[in-house]
Amino acid sequence: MAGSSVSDSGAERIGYISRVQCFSACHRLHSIHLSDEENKQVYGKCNNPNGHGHNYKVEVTVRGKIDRLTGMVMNLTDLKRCIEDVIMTPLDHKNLDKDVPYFANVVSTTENVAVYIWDNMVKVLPPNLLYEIKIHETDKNIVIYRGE
Ligand SMILES: Nc1nc2c(c(=O)[nH]1)N=C([C@H](O)[C@H](O)COP(=O)(O)OP(=O)(O)OP(=O)(O)O)CN2
Ligand SMILES: [Zn+2]
Repeated sequence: MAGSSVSDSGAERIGYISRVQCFSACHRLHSIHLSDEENKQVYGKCNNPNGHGHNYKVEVTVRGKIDRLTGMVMNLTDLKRCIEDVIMTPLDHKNLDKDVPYFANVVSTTENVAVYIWDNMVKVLPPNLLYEIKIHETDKNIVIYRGE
């Protein structure tokens, strides 16, 4: 029908939107729950006391209704502010193990970095919007966490 469009059908549309953010940090993989020997065995070169650094790339994805009036799941400018507060301020150019209290007794694997970001992102986003945290620790190592 002339003048109508798919979006007039009345069906609710669900969209996924993502924003990418890079940050740099150093860390050492070392668990306080393991002996020094076990740490060396489990984490190998990543247990070196001198630590090492990464340029992490984080993809934050939210899922929700595409608002009919605004055309948005949420304003990406608001998501950008949340990312600044949750990722950049606490993590960028930091030693994860020494500068971020959360990692004092939680080993700073990328899985746990993803959980840290998830747990803090849900506090600042509207309810039930956060869908996924994906972290590229290196070009080859990628971790996904969906709050499960
Ligand atoms: N399950 C996990 N395994 C490992 C993690 C992790 O966070 N979760 N992290 C590391 C290290 O931090 C390490 O820096 C990654 O090492 P590596 O795989 O050697 O890094 P590259 O992708 O750069 O490897 P190359 O194949 O040498 O290019 C280890 N494991
Ligand atoms: Zn590492």
